[in-house]
Amino acid sequence: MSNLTVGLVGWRGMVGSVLIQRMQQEKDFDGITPVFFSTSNAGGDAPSFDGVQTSQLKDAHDIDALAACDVIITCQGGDYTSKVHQPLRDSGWNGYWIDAASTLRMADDSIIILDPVNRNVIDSALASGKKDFIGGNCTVSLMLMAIGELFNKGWVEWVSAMTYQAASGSGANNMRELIEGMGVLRDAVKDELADPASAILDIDKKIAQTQRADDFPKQYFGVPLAGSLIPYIDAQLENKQSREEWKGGVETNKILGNSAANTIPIDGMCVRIGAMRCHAQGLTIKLKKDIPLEEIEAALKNSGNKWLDVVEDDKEATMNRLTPVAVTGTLTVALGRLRKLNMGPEYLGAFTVGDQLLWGAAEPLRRMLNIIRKQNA
Ligand SMILES: NC(=O)C1=CN([C@@H]2O[C@H](COP(=O)(O)OP(=O)(O)OC[C@H]3O[C@@H](n4cnc5c(N)ncnc54)[C@H](OP(=O)(O)O)[C@@H]3O)[C@@H](O)[C@H]2O)C=CC1
Ligand SMILES: N[C@@H](CC(=O)OP(=O)(O)O)C(=O)O
Repeated sequence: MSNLTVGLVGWRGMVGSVLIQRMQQEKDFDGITPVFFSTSNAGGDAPSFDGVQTSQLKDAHDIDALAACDVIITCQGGDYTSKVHQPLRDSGWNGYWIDAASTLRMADDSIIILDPVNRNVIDSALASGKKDFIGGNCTVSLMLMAIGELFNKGWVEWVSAMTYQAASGSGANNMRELIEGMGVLRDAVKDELADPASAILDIDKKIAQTQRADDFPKQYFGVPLAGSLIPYIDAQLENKQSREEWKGGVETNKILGNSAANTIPIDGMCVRIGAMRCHAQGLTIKLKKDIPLEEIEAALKNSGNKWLDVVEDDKEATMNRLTPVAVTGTLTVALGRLRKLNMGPEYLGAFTVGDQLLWGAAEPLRRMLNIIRKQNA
C-alpha cells in the first residue's frame, strides 16, 4: 500500500481548517489520495488546492464510502464519532481511524496520540494491530508538550494544573462571543474613556452593569466571559471534578502508558479566560526528590523537543515570550517561571502557554497520518 486513500471529515470546521492548513504547509497531500466528506453538503464541491484535484463531497454517513478509505481523519466532533465509528467497524472496515473528539479516547482499543511524547506507545500499538488513534484533550497535550520530559525522566510524583483556557476550546461561536462582549464593554464607556478626567470607579460601575445586563453577549458561554472568567469547563462529575479536570489525570496517564499501579495523580482547576486560542497553565510539580533547577532546565532543553521554548525565569523574557499573544498561531510551546517553590525543594513551579488548535488539536492528527504513511510505504 503506497498511496493511502485518506477520508477527511470535519475539514471545514475550526479544528479541521487548521488541520488542512497544516497539511498544506507540510505537503501532506503529496502521496495520499484525499476524499472529502460532509455531513451537510454531500454532492457539493470539495475543496481543491495545489496538488488536490476538484472532486465532489461524499456523504459522511455513507458507511460504504467511508469503508473505501484506508485512513479516516475526523474533526467533526463526538456526536459524529458516536454515530459512525461502531457501524463502520461492524461493517468489517479495518482501516485507521484518527479522531480529534474525546469519545473514544479512554476506550481499551484506542491510543491517545502525542508522538513527541509517546511515540513508543504509538509504535507498539501499531505493531499490535491497533487502529483507533485519538488526539488528546488540548490542555493535556499542551501540558505534556511542555513538561513531558520530566515524566519521561521519572521525576514527577504529582502535578497540580491551574489552567487559563482560551475561548477557542469551546468553539468558533464562543470566540466570536468573546470579541463581541469586549466590543460591547468598550462601547458602553467610550465617552468616559475619551475624557481623561472621568472617574475610573464610574467607568467600572458602568462596565459591571453592562456585563450584568440581560442583553450582554452570553448565548454560547452561558455567562459573560469578556472582562470576567469562568472557573468551570465541560460537565460536572459526581466527584465534583469538572470533566476537563478529570481528563487531566486519566488522559495524561494513558498517553504516558502508565499502568494502574503507576498512575501519577494530576488534578487542578480548569478556568476559561478571555484569550483567543492559547491555553496557559500554572503548574505545581511535586518531584520525587530534590533535583537541582539547573538539571531540570538542562533536561528540558536537551529533550529533543524542538517546539519547546524554555523561557528563563526573568520578567522581561516572561512578558515577551510566555503569553498567548507571543505564542498564538505558532507550534512553539513556551515553558517558563521555572523555580523551586517555598513549600520545599521538591516543589517546582512552572507556567506554560501553547496554541490549543495546533498542538492541542490538529497537529497530532496530521503527524499520526504521516506515521501510518511511513509504516505503509
Ligand atoms: N475546538 C477545540 O478546541 C477542539 C475540538 N476538538 C474536537 O473537534 C471537534 C470539532 O471542533 P470544531 O472544529 O471547533 O467544530 P466546528 O463546529 O467548527 O466544526 C464542526 C463541523 O460543523 C459543521 N459546520 C456547520 N456550520 C459550519 C460553519 N459555518 N463553518 C464551518 N463548519 C460548519 C461542519 O461540518 P460539515 O462540513 O459536515 O457541515 C464542521 O466540520 C469538537 O467537537 C471536538 O470533538 C478537539 C480538540 C480541541
Ligand atoms: N474542552 C477543551 C476543548 C476540547 O475540545 O476538549 P476535548 O477535545 O477534550 O473535548 C476546552 O474547552 O478548552
